[in-house]
Amino acid sequence: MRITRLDAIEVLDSRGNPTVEAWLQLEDGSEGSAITPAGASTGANEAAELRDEDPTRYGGRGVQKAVEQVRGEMAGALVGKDPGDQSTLDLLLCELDGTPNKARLGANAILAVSIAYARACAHSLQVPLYRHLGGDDAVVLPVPCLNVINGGRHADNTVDFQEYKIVPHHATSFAESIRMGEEVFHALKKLLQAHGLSTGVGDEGGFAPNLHSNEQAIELILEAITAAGYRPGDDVSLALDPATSEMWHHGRYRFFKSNQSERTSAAMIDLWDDWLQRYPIVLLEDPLAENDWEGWAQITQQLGGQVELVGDDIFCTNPDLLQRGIREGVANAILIKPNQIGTVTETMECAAQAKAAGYGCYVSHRSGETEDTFIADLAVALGCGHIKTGSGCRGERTAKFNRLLRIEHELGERARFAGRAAFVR
Ligand SMILES: O=C(O)[C@@H](CO)OP(=O)(O)O
Ligand SMILES: [Mg+2]
Repeated sequence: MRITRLDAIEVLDSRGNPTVEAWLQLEDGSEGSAITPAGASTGANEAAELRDEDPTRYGGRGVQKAVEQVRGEMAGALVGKDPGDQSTLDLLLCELDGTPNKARLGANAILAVSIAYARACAHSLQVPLYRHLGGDDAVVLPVPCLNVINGGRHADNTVDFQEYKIVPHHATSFAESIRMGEEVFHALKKLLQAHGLSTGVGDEGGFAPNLHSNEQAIELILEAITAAGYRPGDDVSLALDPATSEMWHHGRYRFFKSNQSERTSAAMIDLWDDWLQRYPIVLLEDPLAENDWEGWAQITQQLGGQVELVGDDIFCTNPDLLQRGIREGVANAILIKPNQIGTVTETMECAAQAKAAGYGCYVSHRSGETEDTFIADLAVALGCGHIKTGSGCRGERTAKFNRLLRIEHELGERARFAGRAAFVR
């Protein structure tokens, strides 16, 4: 099926920053479009976004150059061609770019085209996107990990750690799990109000109050779980992404937002060890920084048998970095963010490599999101069993939950909810 049209425009993400939307049409008239998200706490080794650097537009964050790359060079190379399949299209895009990190055409432009092609092909074949990508066995709905308290770089408050998430795993379906998660979210809102704390939300839709300690966030959430009628640890557990690369400062971890104190890598591991003993935490993402490979090997050895340790910044959805991690005994799971690597094929290959090595795969949104629901289909296609896509109160986050609700409904009797078993331990 030949590509007959490729176009792009500059649209907005949930932070009000510009991002790329691409459309693609095949010769049978099937169309697909996609919008690329953007991170704030980005890993140093992520594929490169192309931004305009024109200070008179969006403070230098415009994406008109990236849009031009789609309309110009990419359209020139692809329109009239039949790539045949997703991996050939993605390889063509990588070769056309010619850089190791997609800096010339821009990973933001390349990913939008890659996903738009996947959608157009799914339409052409008249199959849902998750089935087009994952085949007939793509029937497992992920446990949603709802980010209910935001800190770090995602909120202007006193909380050092970026994400405190609830994990409603003791459910029979995704729909039930989301209901449990939302009930806890609403209970938490009441609790914050009762304490006179702010219920304004951060970038990912979690509350962003000023708290007197990083532990207070956990204690409030545990209270909310109980208030909603659930048992912490049995029905609803906790997951954290402290995003500690943002705290890494001259080889130590600095608590920039609370009290300016510092910890060594070993002292950070002690902190997590202590929290694991005190709280029902099933997943720790980026407990240490992307440059702290030694610390990561140490924490994996020490705590990897009792909790899922997810590498986000340290791996950047990059197969080479993942291979190093596997060799050095770093982490037992990987975060999967398509825009960290830049094409659908490379994203899925990275997940396949992780699975083959016994690592868990945890599909993720970015803090700057849009109404695009690709990651919902991706999570089902990969059968990875858990997803993080914010809390349940902002449209760009609920769009993914709603897509998963529709997928579960569409699968009917064939749908399976992943539950607690999805988490590595
Ligand atoms: O650190 C993360 O995992 C993400 C998403 O939650 O944040 P950002 O998109 O800002 O990198
Ligand atoms: Mg992260």
